[in-house]
Amino acid sequence: MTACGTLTARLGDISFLNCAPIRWGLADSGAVHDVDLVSAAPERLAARLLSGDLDISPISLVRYLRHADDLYVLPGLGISSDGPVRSCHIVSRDPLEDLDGREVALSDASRSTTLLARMLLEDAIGVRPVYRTLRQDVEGMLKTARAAVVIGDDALRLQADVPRGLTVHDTGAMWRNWTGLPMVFAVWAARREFAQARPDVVREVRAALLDAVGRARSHPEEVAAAAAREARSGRAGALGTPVLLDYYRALDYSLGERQLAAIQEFAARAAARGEVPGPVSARVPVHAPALGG
Ligand SMILES: C=C(O[C@@H]1C=C(C(=O)O)C=C[C@H]1O)C(=O)O
Repeated sequence: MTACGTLTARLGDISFLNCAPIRWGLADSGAVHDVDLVSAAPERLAARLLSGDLDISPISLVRYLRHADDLYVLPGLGISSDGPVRSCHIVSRDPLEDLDGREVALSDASRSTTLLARMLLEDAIGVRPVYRTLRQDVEGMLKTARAAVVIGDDALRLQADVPRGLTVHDTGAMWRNWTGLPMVFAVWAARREFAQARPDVVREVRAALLDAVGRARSHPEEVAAAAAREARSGRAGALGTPVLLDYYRALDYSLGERQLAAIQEFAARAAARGEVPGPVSARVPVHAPALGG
């Protein structure tokens, strides 16, 4: 990044391992010193972005679709998987077909995966569970519920070491089997006001993020090793380099035609359920307009 030193932006950073490659890339280029990086769980970041407390941040797809009028999506950046994602799951004690009328706990940390899981259970599997939103804590959630929808490091750890009596259903894989499409869990967005007032900053930050993704892609071993160190120092438990290498092979930070088509499909299904406002076409970033100025 060239000029960001004088153009500081408050940039959100998902404090999960899913964004460790971005952190690694921003540190590798030095761009991390040009932004005010705020690390937090996705829902906290979304609240801060929408309240004007952050300028640019990753935001769950569902939150974006609900607030598209106030946001500008940074072209070419997202968090998706074309098949298994490894960190967004329905963790169940029972076969999913048996969850009709039973309690399914939804993590309060997620908006995209929880809605995706409800679509999958109701429309793909054909069951009508009773949902309860709870703080993300798998053990606690499964005290009363038969299944739990969880994301992030907790979910990644679960699939790396599945506890006895539980089955992990990867929602990225389920969505892909159902629709043939990748699942876009999150995008990067700027507040529209900010993007209009400071298109130069948004362009610089976008370039820095794309550069960070590219750097991380060229150094998979180093990124996975750095993330493994992060995992040991955080709540993520023992996630080693091989697991994380696999994880970052599954995660895709691009936002191309295929991902945009996937957003369109997810948004249409979400709108049909009344979960996001229509018309969907106005909310989906179908093209990648360059910011003026
Ligand atoms: C892949 C992930 O993507 C995400 C899933 C989100 C959601 O379900 O709402 C939100 C932001 C991302 O962190 C993950 O959290 O594991």
